[in-house]
Order: sequence, then C-alpha cells, then structure tokens
Amino acid sequence: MALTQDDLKRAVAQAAIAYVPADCIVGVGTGSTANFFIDELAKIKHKIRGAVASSEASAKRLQGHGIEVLSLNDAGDLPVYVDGADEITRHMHMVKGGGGALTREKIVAAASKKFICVCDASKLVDVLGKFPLPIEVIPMARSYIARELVKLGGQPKLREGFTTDNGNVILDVHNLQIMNPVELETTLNQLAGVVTNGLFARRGADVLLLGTPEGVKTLTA
Ligand SMILES: O=C[C@H](O)[C@H](O)[C@H](O)COP(=O)(O)O
Repeated sequence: MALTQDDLKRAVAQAAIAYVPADCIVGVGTGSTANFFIDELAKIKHKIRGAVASSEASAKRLQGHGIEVLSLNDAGDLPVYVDGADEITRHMHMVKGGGGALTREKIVAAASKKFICVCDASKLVDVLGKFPLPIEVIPMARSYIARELVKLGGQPKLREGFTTDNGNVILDVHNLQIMNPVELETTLNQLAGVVTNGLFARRGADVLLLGTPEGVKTLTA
C-alpha cells in the first residue's frame, strides 16, 4: 500500500527522536509534522526534563501528554529544536509560518543549538516563494507594510480572521521568487512594524529529515 503524507510525517517525527539528548529540555515547533513529533516525544517523556513550545497549540498538546512545558526564560538555551517547514531548500533555508507561529518559532530556534527540520518530501524546493511568505505585523502597520511589500514585487494578502499568539496579524505574500533568502530576510526585518518574517535563512536548519517513499533521508547544512 502506498505511504500517505501522514505516514511520511510520522516517519520523520520518529527519526527526530534520535536527536533528543537524555535529560534535556526540548524546543518544540508547531504544525501537523511537529504534532507527530510531540506524540513521539510522549513515548520518551520519562527521559526528558520538559519542553519549550513555539505556540499555545503545541503547549496544549505537550501538556495533554503530561510533558512539562517551561517558558524559554526559565529554560535558558536548548540543545535541540524540532519543527516542520512550509518549504525548504538544500541550503537549509526555509519558509515557515503557514500555521502563524513564526515569531515564537524563530525565537525558540534562535535559542537552540541545533535545528532539526522534519518534512515530507513535498516541502523540498529549488527556489523558495511558491508557498506565500507569511509576515507577522503589528496591526496598525498593516497597510503601510502591504504597500512596501508591493514595491518589493510581492502581492500581500491579509490572513482573514486570524490573530497570532502575540496579538498581531499575518500578511501572506504571494508571487515572490526568493533568489536571495538571506538578503530578503534582512530587508523585511527592517520594515517598521514587521515583527517577524517567515524566512528562516540567516539561521536555517542544521539537519533536514526528509520523509520519502524510499525512507527517511538525512541532509545536513
Ligand atoms: O507556523 C507554522 C509552522 O511554521 C509550521 O512549521 C509549518 O507551517 C509547517 O507545518 P506542517 O508541518 O503542518 O506542514
């Protein structure tokens, strides 16, 4: 029987467990693939001290499994962060934020020694940008930032009816062909009112666990 996308996500989530050191606090991402990882983490919960979550949704799922959720301020630096991506290149640059959790994800990733990205094969691309780039913005800056994004060649669309865990809104930017993700990440960060953009390029993944029908492939930076 052919493997489903969920089978591939489950396989990479299982493979990621090998990167979790004993007795550590684990950084945990957000989304459907991260959810599979949380479910795998539950099986070894007696071997870890707890987790730092990148969203309220992940915190709830972790707690539902009886895993202690700590604040990043109490946990300090983390040995490992495990999360999915909406797109990733072989250079380990990513687009993230399809679930709107990009800001907390970028913070927890920054505070982690290793970023393990877990994806099914559909997420691997040559050029980022087919998936609309999420940008979290302060609500009063929404129209100003949208105009600036048009000047950069994008087509921003407000994510209707959505508020982030931080009380902000998301602009999803369509039609970008992101040839230089590091440069664009920096440019977007400099727009007044941008909280975080969904490019994870300046600090990309260290390891990519890619779920394919032939098994889990491991790519490194
Ligand atoms: O905000 C959400 C995150 O960046 C997710 O990691 C990303 O959207 C991938 O999610 P999924 O594993 O559901 O494809």
